[in-house]
Amino acid sequence: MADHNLPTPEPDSPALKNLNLKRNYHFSTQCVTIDSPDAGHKDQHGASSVPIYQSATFKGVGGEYDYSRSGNPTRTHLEHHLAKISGARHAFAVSSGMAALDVITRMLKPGDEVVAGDDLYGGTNRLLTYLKVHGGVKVHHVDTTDPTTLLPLLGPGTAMVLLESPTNPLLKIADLQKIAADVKERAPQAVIVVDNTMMSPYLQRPLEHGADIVYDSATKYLSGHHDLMAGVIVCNKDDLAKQMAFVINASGNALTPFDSFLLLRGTKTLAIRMDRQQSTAMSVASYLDQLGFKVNYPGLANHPGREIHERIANGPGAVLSFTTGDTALSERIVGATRLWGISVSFGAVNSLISMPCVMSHASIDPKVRKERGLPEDLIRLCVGIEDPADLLADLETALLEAGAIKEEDVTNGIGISRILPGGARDTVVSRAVEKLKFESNSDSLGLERDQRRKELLVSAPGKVILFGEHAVVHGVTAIAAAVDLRCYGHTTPLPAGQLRLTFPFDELDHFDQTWVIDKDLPWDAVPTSVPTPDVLDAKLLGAIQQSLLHHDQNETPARARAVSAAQVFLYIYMILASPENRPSLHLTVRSTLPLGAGLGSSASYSTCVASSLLLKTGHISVSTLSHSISSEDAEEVNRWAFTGEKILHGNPSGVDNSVAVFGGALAFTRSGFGRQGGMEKIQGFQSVRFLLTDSRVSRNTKKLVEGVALKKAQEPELVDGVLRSIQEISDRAKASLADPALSRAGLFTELEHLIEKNHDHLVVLGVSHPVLEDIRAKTREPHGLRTKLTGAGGGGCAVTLVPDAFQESALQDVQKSLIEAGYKPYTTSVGGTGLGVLWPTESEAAGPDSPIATPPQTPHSEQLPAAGIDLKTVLATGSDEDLADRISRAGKWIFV
Ligand SMILES: N[C@@H](CCSC[C@H](N)C(=O)O)C(=O)O
Repeated sequence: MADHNLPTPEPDSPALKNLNLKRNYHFSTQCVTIDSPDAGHKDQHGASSVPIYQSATFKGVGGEYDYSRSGNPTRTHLEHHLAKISGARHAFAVSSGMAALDVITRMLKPGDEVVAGDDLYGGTNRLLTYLKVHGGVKVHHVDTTDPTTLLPLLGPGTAMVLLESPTNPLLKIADLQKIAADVKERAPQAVIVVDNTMMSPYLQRPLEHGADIVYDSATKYLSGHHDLMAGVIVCNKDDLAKQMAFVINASGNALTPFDSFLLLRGTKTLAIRMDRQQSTAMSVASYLDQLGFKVNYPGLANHPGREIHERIANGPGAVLSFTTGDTALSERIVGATRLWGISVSFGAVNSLISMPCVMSHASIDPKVRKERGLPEDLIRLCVGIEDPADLLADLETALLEAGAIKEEDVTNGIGISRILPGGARDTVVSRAVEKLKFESNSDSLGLERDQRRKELLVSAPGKVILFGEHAVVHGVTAIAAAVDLRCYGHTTPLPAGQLRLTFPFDELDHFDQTWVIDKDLPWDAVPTSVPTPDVLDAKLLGAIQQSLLHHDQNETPARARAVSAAQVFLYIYMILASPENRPSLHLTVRSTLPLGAGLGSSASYSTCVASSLLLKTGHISVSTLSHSISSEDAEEVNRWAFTGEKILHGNPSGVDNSVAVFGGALAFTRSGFGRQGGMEKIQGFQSVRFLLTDSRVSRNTKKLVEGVALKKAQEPELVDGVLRSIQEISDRAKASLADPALSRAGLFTELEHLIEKNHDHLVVLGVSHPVLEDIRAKTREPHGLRTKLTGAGGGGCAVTLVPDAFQESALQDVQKSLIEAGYKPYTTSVGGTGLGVLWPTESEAAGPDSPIATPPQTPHSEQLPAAGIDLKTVLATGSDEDLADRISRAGKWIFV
């Protein structure tokens, strides 16, 4: 050892005298409690954060501080704090982790022998190689996972044993206790040094296991934010401390005041950061492990050093590494991540991904890397504090994009499988986000949860047509918007071979029927070439009607409606199912929309049926990763919802199902009338209030539509003129709503005028009804509101424009008079979300933090699954008024 007994100031870090007292607090408490090194000293202004003494020099002679290289009050606070949380007598803060090792290795002299690991940080390897080449130091690299490999090298010449555990980057574990005992027995003069950067003093304190000196790159966990470089050295032995203090002062690598301040601040959150990072690292490691990757992480049950690690450390940490079997594939994975930053280093709050062989360990000769078993395809993950689901999702997306894994049957909650070299696939595991939830629950709940995973809840809105109803059937543009009344479809698995449909409410006669799939359904009628949604197969529809539903003309209207709705369900099921894939399921449907009132209840129902069955038969899927339903899948739902509409209404335009699927507000034009069909989103409706009034007079949409068609055939000139005028109304409404130059008052005047005009045309088409005229009159006088029928007319609903300036009290008066007349008014917002899927639907245990109260009103709103919500019971019970609210608590909604 070199002689450091040269003139020098006292060590910057005074020995921590009352160590035992300090250690009475738990670690996280110690982290935030920064005491003065001098127990009696108080900051002159009572600063609660240690001030930055940004001063190179200090006045006077013989005082505690003279020059910041030798000592600085901010650094002294830091070093005192570091000693405390490390359970050490001395601590030193220097300019980097490598500076710390440099200080330590300056104790070596030519001829000394160092025993170090064969898997170790590249920078450490570089410094040791330098000392070997230029300092005459002999360095031995051994496999430190096996303490016996050190034994032959321990002797009188051994000056230092340098260990990492876990090692960087292969996360190998060295039995620090055992090795320290061996060194003390065989080479008592040797200094046992441990690089504790991976663990930080929170998870591991090697001084307690016999180490003489422990150092950390404080750039990592101790500071936690990658905003400074620092190294920390701790030890208990006064003589070692003295030597290191000399080197630090003599070479001038002590930490600056500002970085000392930052590091002191970072240490306050060490425990809480590490807890979060470690917990997510465990999920990430398990996820990769289950996919079949070779994962290095001491938290995994299959890690060979796990038992030793658990004995010497308090947790596995937040760094892991894995191999893919293919360097190019690893490069693609690293390059495909978005949330994981490609960077060296670890320990910061943000997650990083790297390939050690070309980054942190690039300084090790490739030949040496190979000899020491450092795989070129190794990926190192350093987990941060981001939301675990986002991190997993990002990693999964990268694995998918890179071609490391493959999507499997997402619909049944299965997920993904690893693609093995040669294209073979490994075990299929659940997708990342679902998996994360699974891991956070106990095994005893596994079965029940597995059942819940197969649940599905979908929801679609009704609509209000503002302009263009009936005319839309004949190619005129209709302006329609989603309302905030919705239909809900809840699917649960059934024992094999059964199919069940339930409408648990009066308006559909509490319909509840179960079919034995292979026996009761008329499979013979399913055409061999599967019909597209655009073409109704009359034979199949007839077979369903005749053989199963026993449609009785004398049935109540509620029963008849239910039977028609059941036809939609069976028709779509039988076409989408295949002989190999006939899912056993139970669909329960509940609607808060008044049925047969022109508010699109049948389209929202058809949308729920179509989306449930398309999902359950695997024709479409929902991405929990991108939290989206693809536009192609939404179009597919729309096509099958239109099929449902056709079964229920004969010749629908398609506007209702389009709004039910896409939500918002649309200008919809049917194709095939010499005009280009299509949908155009319109902005603006959300800010306009409407009053919807259900006349409670039910009517038959199909008959009303047929009636207009008949009138058109009989009086073509009259009807064509009306249709042309309605087209102008829709065009003007669309333009006005999108016109930023139009004043708000101007917009209302225009809409009021168009409402009047459109209603008059509907009267000419013969689809109004005395009750609708009565509602118009009641809203017009004395309130001056403008109302038109909406939907098919002949009863059903009226829609009233409520200008901004209209007083709330006056609106209540209007509603009161309508209720007194036997009508049912609803104030509504329009233009909200379209088809929504609650996915995945597994319920989780109740937690005080469950953000369960926000209803799914905004597109892409996200809520965590809520506690123990029995969706079946929610759908079957309770009032319409609070159904939406109760259902909104059931989980995370993904909207089109
Ligand atoms: N270019 C640097 C690389 C630093 S790696 C930092 C860290 N210890 C890690 O393991 O990522 C160098 O050559 O030192």
